[in-house]
Amino acid sequence: MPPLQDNNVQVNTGVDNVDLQGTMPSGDKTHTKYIIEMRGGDTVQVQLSVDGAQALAELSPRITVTFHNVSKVINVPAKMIDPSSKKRFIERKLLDQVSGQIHPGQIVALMGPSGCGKTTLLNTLAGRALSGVTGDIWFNNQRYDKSMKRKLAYVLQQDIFFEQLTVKQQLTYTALLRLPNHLSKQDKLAQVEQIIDQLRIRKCANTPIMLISGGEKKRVNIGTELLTNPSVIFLDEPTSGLDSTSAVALMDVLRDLAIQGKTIITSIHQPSSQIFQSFDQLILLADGKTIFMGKPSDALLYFATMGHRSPPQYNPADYVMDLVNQDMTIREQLKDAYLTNKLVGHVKSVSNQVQSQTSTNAHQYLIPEPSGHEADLTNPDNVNLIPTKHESKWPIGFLPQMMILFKRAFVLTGRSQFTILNFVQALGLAVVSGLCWLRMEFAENTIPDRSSFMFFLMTFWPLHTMMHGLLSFPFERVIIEKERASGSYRLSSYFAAKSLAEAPVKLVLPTLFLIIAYWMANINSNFGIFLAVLAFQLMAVLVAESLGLLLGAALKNLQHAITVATVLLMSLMLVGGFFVRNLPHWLGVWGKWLSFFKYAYNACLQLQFKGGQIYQCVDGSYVSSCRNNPNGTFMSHEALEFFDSGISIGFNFLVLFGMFVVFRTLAYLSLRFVKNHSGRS
Ligand SMILES: Nc1ncnc2c1ncn2[C@@H]1O[C@H](COP(=O)(O)OP(=O)(O)OP(=O)(O)O)[C@@H](O)[C@H]1O
Repeated sequence: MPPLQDNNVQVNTGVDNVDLQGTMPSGDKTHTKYIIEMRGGDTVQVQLSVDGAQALAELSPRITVTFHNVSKVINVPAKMIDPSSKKRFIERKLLDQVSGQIHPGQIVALMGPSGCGKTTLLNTLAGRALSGVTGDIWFNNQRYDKSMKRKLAYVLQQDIFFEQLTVKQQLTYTALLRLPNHLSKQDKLAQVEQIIDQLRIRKCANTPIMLISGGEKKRVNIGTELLTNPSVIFLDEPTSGLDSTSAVALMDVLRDLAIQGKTIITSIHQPSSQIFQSFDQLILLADGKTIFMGKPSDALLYFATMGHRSPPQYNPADYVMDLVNQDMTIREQLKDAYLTNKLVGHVKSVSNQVQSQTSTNAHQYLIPEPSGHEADLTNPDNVNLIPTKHESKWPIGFLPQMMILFKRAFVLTGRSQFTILNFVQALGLAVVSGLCWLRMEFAENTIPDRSSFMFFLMTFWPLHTMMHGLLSFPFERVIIEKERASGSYRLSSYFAAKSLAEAPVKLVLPTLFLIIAYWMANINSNFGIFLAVLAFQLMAVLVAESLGLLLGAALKNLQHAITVATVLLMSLMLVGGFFVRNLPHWLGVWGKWLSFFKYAYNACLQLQFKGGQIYQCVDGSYVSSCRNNPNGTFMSHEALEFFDSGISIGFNFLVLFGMFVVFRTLAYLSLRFVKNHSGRS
């Protein structure tokens, strides 16, 4: 990069048509305010360090995408197609020999009827869901490699975010996670500001995503992917659900990006004529095959050569879509015509002597397809798109990833769980419980009530937390999968961060509950015992949460997860011996080992009757030494003879801790290996 002068310097950013005009603020030699002028006349102000601007520019080499004879075949369960079929699977061709070439600075539209394979082609070109794919795909002169992920952005059709975050928070967390280590934090934040301006979302920057409009959400979705300054941008129906003004505004944003040298490929459903004409290239698909590839303005002329003339004053995009939505015969005719015309065009371009035998010159409206060896080997911008071995697969290390994800999880959990409603629930229930067990005397007849207090304590909060845990992954998973598909972070950092960030939030309310209910009920006046009961309660909460996370991660269907959780919990309570004292031996023997409620309850019972408290005898129903002396007293630990609490307090804790570790590990493994959806193309 040439040295910056005070004004109007041209900086080589590797990006066309963008002049970086710098003014160096006095006293600061490391940061420079740039006014970036776009071709359309818009200006964007950012404050990036000189090194930061260079590092960002280096992230984005110009890339030509070439694909040749790309096909995709999947095996579909035969019953899905023909219920009477005897076969297990039937082959289905989703893409059939599709070819094309897209250059930097171009916006290419993929159009066609619903189910024609637009998303499949986008996914395939973007290196996603590659099983069953044949053919060649090049990025400049290189074939797809996972490590190119960071240069390719994929904007999904659905706007998937943590909607409680504000627009700026969403972009900031993404920038901190996805921009590489050698950019300073200030530069990452400057990049966020730049994207906010570039996508014209400044006025909603501090609004939670759940409150912004559909068009703004779409721009945030695009902005999230643009933060890393990718070279190629794939968009799946970005205008769907937008009104025509928002759609045009969005296309303006895409045009700005194309002007910067990005290669843009977007599927689109029913564009207005203005948007339709603005594409540089149109690829029309039907049943996975190309039926037209050329300039949008040539599409009507091309179809007219086959006798399909658009009525005057008709939106060309509508006409084209009507045509490809016609019956099978017309679609087959269009597919065959494309095959013939592309051959004619190819032959003509190779040798002018060969004359077409077809009666039309339709081929002149088609863009010639690249031949198999036509990767962009001559592109002067060719740089190695695959990082060298010593470059990490991840933009930042495990610990920084974990810290950022920790902050995000903390903010999110805080917002969803530290609500007034949850506090009212905890405090209200604590007072009601305290009133029910109010100031129990230290007397023999309170032994069953003291036991039921512990039972309530060790079941209510664990059950409550388990249900929260159960819902956690089914909702977050789709966001995590999206973020991980773009190579944002390791699953292990996410999991560790989530576990650490959510624990304090999960533990505050049960602690508050216990502080109130325990002392109102007069359980045991020893403060050490109170702390030990609290530790067991919190341990039980963590074990239950882990079990909830495990079920939520292992079972793809939330309904199934809830059903399994209910059956499991009730069974664990029953076999734990809480309701039936004389369980059949064969059931009780293993049952008491499985029930995590049992361990926490057992330990707390022992704790409650510890400390040498003197109890008053009543009628000897529970304590044998009172039988002959109803007016006497007994030591609190004698109450335990009524219960089957054989295991020591320490051992109970160890088992609970072991269960916590096992359930958490299994939850992580399930999240890693059980996929949310069955690999839709
Ligand atoms: N994993 C899969 N199993 C079965 N069928 C699939 C799978 N993935 C894709 N398909 C089928 O492949 C065809 C192409 O799907 P694709 O999503 O690419 O279409 P599309 O053109 O993007 O459609 P739309 O415009 O409705 O989004 C559809 O008929 C779809 O049902």
